[in-house]
Amino acid sequence: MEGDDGNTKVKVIARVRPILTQDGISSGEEECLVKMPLEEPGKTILRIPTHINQNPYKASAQYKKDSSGSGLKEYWFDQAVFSADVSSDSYMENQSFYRSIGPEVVDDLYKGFNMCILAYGQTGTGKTFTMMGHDAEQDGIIPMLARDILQRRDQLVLQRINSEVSMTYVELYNEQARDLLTDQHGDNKGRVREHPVRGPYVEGLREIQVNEFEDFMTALKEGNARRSTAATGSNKNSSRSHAIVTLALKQTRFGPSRGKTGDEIGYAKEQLVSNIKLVDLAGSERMAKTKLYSQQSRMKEGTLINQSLSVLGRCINLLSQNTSNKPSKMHVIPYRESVLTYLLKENLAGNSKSYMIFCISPSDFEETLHTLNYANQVKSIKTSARTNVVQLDLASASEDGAQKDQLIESLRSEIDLISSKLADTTLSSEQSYADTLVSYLEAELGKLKFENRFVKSIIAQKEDLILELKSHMRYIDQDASSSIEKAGAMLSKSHFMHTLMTKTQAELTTIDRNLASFDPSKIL
Ligand SMILES: Nc1ncnc2c1ncn2[C@@H]1O[C@H](COP(=O)(O)OP(=O)(O)OP(=O)(O)O)[C@@H](O)[C@H]1O
Repeated sequence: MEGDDGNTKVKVIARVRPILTQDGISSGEEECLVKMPLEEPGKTILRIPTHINQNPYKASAQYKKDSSGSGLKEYWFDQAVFSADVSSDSYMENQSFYRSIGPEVVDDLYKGFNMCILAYGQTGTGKTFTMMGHDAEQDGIIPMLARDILQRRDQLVLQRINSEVSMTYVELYNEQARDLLTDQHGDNKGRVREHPVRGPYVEGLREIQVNEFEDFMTALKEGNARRSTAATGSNKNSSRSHAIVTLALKQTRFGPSRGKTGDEIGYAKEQLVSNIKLVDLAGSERMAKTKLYSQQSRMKEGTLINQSLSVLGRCINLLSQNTSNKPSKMHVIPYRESVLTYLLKENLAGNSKSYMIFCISPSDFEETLHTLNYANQVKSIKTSARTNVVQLDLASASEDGAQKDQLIESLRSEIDLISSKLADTTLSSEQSYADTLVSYLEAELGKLKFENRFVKSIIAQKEDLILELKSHMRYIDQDASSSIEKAGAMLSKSHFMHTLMTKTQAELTTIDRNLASFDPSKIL
């Protein structure tokens, strides 16, 4: 069953990095061409350098916002991330940037939406820095997101939701898909196929189950080490391929059991399947800039990177014009002209909530202008994200415990029967029936494993509660003894007061008596 249908605009984010030595200019605010005022979220201002603005040939309509010749071009995006100057109030490092989008992305993924975060930009503008992070200095969006996804998985156990996370990692290099999670590349691997429901995918990729965050980081680092990189004129560690990390999430919601304690798992009610694609594109290249003329193979790479990015550009251009609801007025989108666009087809216009981060340079006017104009086009692209929920009928049909056991028993004997038959025959219908039964039993096994985790979580929760109660008791104990001490002190104080008052009373009585017997005439 599908739910929550609706059109969603692609979220467009611009991010500017600091001036670096390879930019060949001294750092300083006057050199940074990009401003993102803190008080106007989403606004990005690009200053047109004086030598271009005052040149009548170059200062064409393309560069100027209007005829006022203000020398500034203004853009509005969903978010503008200023990372050019650490001393600025609007400065954002990776972590604060992640916090501004990450929780919403994790929420949507767990609601069952397919998601995509894609980093685009000229070479050396910070796409890998943003997506993967930089050494131990700053984590990137991908590790931070994976950590949060796994944390949410653990929190949902007590709500009887079993979440399984798996990962694939592929690079598109010279228009070929290559598995980054394995060194072996067989003949049938790397081909792109189209699944009727899930859309295009790369065939034969190694998919690993992610149980712990450390598993994920190990796989990511191994994949990154296999990724094609090279030193170019603009970036000494330039990514020469497009990299796509996909995290697939399968959530199974279990009903409550009819057991006595209520701490058992009932049957699986529904399943939600979603995934998130995290894309670190290769840089948009300009041969002169990357200084690769002398390297034949690098030039070929550059041409193919350009080719896939230019198909991406064409798709985005046509999608941004497809605002009409009439199919006759819709442009045909050339997704299949490149592996990149074919794989991202759903994320560009179909069943996905997508974020595009446009990384820009603070000093390269022409390239930054090009990227910002491109980002501006993406603002009008809409996708039609929907959640995919599957009701599990077989499970709900057998709520009763005895019925359940009977069913499993009869399925087991059927499997035995079919397995023995399969030894003699290759009838495909029986084979597929057996497959169904095997997947059912696999689901049962999955359920048992989850039951184990659920009970462990309940125990852990109760242990936490016991610890909390114990520490509360200790506090009450301490509080009580200090109150007793105080009361004791009060008592001895009141005893003293009482003695004092009795004494005073006695003295007053004596004074009274003396006064009564006092005869002033006797003094005179
Ligand atoms: N926000 C930032 N803060 C500090 N340094 C940054 C930032 N963004 C990028 N850098 C630095 O800029 C350089 C280029 O960054 P990165 O490799 O991420 O660029 P890229 O866009 O992925 O390049 P390519 O397309 O060539 O792979 C690196 O040295 C990186 O550390």
